[in-house]
Amino acid sequence: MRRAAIPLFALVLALVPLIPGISSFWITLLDNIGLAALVAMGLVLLTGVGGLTSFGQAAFCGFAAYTSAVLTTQYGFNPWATLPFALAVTGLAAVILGLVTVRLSGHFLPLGTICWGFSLYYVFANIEMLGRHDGISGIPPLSLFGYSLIDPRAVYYVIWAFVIAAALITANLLDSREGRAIRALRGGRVAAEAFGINPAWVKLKVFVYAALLAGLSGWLYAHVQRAVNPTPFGINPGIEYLFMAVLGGAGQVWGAVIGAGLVVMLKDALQRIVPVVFGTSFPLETVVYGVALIVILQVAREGLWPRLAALVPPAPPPDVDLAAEPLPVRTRSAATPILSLDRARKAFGGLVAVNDVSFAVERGDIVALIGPNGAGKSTTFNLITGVLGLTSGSVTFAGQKIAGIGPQAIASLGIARSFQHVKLLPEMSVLDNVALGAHLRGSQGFLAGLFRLDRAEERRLKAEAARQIARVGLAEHMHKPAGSLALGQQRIVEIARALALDPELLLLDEPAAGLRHFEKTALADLLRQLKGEGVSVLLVEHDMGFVMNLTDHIVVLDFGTRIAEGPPAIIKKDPAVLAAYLGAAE
Ligand SMILES: Nc1ncnc2c1ncn2[C@@H]1O[C@H](COP(=O)(O)OP(=O)(O)OP(=O)(O)O)[C@@H](O)[C@H]1O
Repeated sequence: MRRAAIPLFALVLALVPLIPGISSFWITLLDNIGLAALVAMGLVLLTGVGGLTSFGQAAFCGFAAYTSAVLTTQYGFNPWATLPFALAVTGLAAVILGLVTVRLSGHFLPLGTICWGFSLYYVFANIEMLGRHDGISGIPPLSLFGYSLIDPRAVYYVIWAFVIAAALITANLLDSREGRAIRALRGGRVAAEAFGINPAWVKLKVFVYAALLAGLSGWLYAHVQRAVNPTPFGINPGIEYLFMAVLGGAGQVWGAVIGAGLVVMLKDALQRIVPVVFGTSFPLETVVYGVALIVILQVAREGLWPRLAALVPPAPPPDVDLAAEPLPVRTRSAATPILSLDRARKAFGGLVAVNDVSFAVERGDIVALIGPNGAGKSTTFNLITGVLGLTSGSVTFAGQKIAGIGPQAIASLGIARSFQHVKLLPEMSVLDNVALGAHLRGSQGFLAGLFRLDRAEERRLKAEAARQIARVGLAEHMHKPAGSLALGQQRIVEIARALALDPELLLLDEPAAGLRHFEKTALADLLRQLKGEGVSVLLVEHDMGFVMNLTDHIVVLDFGTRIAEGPPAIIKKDPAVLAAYLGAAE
């Protein structure tokens, strides 16, 4: 939803309870939708954007709800005063569970959330202080200026004020440096780390944020229902919340509201209508409910929000303020060679992929690493960038040994790379993808993103991204989703992203693959220009014409071993190279 439409949405919501004749039934339903939307919104960020599936969010509602229930009924706290405690307990639980869970990958992550989703239900149900299965009743309602919010119509305004506030700050977050880092989680660890993002840390933050939204919902729930028991905090509601996020459109903040509305209303309608129509005591509504959800998912795989959003004209592309103050640039190291490998070795079990390889890249040179398929070129890149650890030997960059310091630290020293298999976020705009490259040149974090205190820096990051996109000749595609570009162009976007890091050394893995002749010429011109600016380039490339015309120095690998190195004119004639590589190609 566009920002301008939010006040209108809020106004409509504010007027709903004033509709003549609207019954408390509908207001209660809307209250329940608002409560569920808060939890689903956390899942939009966690699952839809970050790709971390959680079935256990309902448990976080439980932490907050029980905290407030205990503090109000047993210690006489005012309900509002319990909110910080409820969120603190939820946040602490999320940090502990997050530290364990977000390390899991693939199927293990959702399985992990199911495990604690189940166990926490039984924990809540067996603690004496929490009233075991019966729970805690007699929880006081919220009150405002001495006016009790016991009526669903009164608490309705509080619930939806929280929903709108949560949607606004969540949308802010998505449109920030930290938001791009969260999106980058979907692109895999290697690409995120190559630009200085710490995936484990980002995952933990988004996990805690999603839990806090669930906690907010749980706290409100306790004071709306004025009784808590373990049932709403178990695994079944957890699955339902995930459904809401997915049905609404898992990557869309407002999709959470649509998804929550749909699921809550569908469930309620079926519970009332199916037994009357079919006159059976068998809970047929559960079956119909399941079938309805499957049908919706079949019809709208991306969720409902994108379908609704498509009905209105697309928002104009965001402005890029090219006059924004440029980001600080790196002080270039005087060290030469800028990079050297000394007997670098990588063995995968019995296979030696890189066999005691030594070579150097002089400052400001364009060096090519060539060799037949499987020669060990990409593995060498991965050793330099810290994606893989060395079996033995060393890598020195700008006079500093970099083996073992990790990909993020290596990126921060000024090594940027592109990938043999493009690793862009296809649904994110070219501009945002490239801005990710400048991640380390910004510093605004999660809170600044939530509350929009990062605008000045964001303008600078976006301006830098736009400049690099223009530099590689893709300015007209800046606002398109990266995945909509031809594969060759996507490789060029990766180069722009690498340039946004302000690198000293650029590692390009097959940059010319998929490019047309004039695009290759433009790329070669760009690389020469970078060389002129003192940027060193190491590239892997199979296009020999491109390599021979562009590079200062060539290193040839075969079966992991360096078989030759020297200037192009010499390499062209080297008998070992001709036999191993060029000969093989012929
Ligand atoms: N993670 C891994 N585990 C085991 N073997 C690997 C791994 N990565 C690469 N290899 C093997 O190491 C050797 C070198 O692979 P590498 O991808 O570095 O070659 P390359 O020169 O980049 O080839 P290409 O031009 O085909 O990309 C190959 O035999 C490959 O199968």
